[in-house]
Amino acid sequence: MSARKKIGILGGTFDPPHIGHLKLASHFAKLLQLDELLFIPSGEPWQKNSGITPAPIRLQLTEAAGVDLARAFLYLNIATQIGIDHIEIDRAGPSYAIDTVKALRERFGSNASLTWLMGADSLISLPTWNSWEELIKQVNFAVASRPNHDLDSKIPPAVKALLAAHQIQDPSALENSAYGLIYIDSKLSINLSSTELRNRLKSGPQGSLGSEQIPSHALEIITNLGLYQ
Ligand SMILES: Nc1ncnc2c1ncn2[C@@H]1O[C@H](COP(=O)(O)OP(=O)(O)OP(=O)(O)O)[C@@H](O)[C@H]1O
Ligand SMILES: O=C(O)c1ccc[n+]([C@@H]2O[C@H](COP(=O)([O-])O)[C@@H](O)[C@H]2O)c1
Repeated sequence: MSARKKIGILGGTFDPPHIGHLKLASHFAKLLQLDELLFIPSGEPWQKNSGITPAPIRLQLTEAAGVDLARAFLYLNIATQIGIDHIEIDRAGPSYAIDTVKALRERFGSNASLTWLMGADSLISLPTWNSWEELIKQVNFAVASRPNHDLDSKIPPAVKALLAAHQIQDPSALENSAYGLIYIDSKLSINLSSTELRNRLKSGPQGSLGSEQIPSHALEIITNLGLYQ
């Protein structure tokens, strides 16, 4: 067993959290044998349009989704601990990942393997993030394929250069590295997004969505509060 603690970080707007997020989380929890997986709802997702659901409600939805994921982990025999972290909600101002990863590095220490989990769309837009080139000095990245975000055709030159220096093919390398490695995984193809689900909740009857799209505890809150109507 490796002595290095393995922490996965899944940052997102989670407006709302959906099954794509949970499948991404389970896939990497299992593949990377994570000790802990932190969901970090963005406090002020500065790149999203206005009209985002207030952060305390997105936090509540993410906590509910965490309950569903914990149940799935129990069933699937995945030993990863799940945490929902409000670090970005507690911090004033735009939510920059660089501030978050620096704080997590302080919390977990220099030896911990910290891996930021993301979908292909996030890797494609990485050069738009604040101080993006500093991130790889704090964390690894594990990137999952996503429909309509083809890396071969959409990856910008700056990310290509980053991959040339940091990409590895064997995911087990991440557990021996505190930061600095990028693993791209092409096994997932989950055609779900928060945008599409918000649109469906707005235009159609809520009954048309089920636990195949939105984790059931989160869906219950959406229904009870009448969100996205
Ligand atoms: N279906 C999916 N497949 C792979 N990764 C995903 C999927 N959905 C979300 N992710 C990843 O999860 C992280 C958080 O995503 P986010 O909360 O923005 O959800 P989203 O569905 O992309 O939302 P929106 O439609 O509002 O942009 C991002 O890194 C994103 O790439
Ligand atoms: O650091 C940044 O400037 C930055 C810019 C865009 C997105 N992010 C982070 O990336 C994660 C996914 O973002 P999003 O917008 O796809 O929900 C979430 O944790 C955001 O805080 C971070």
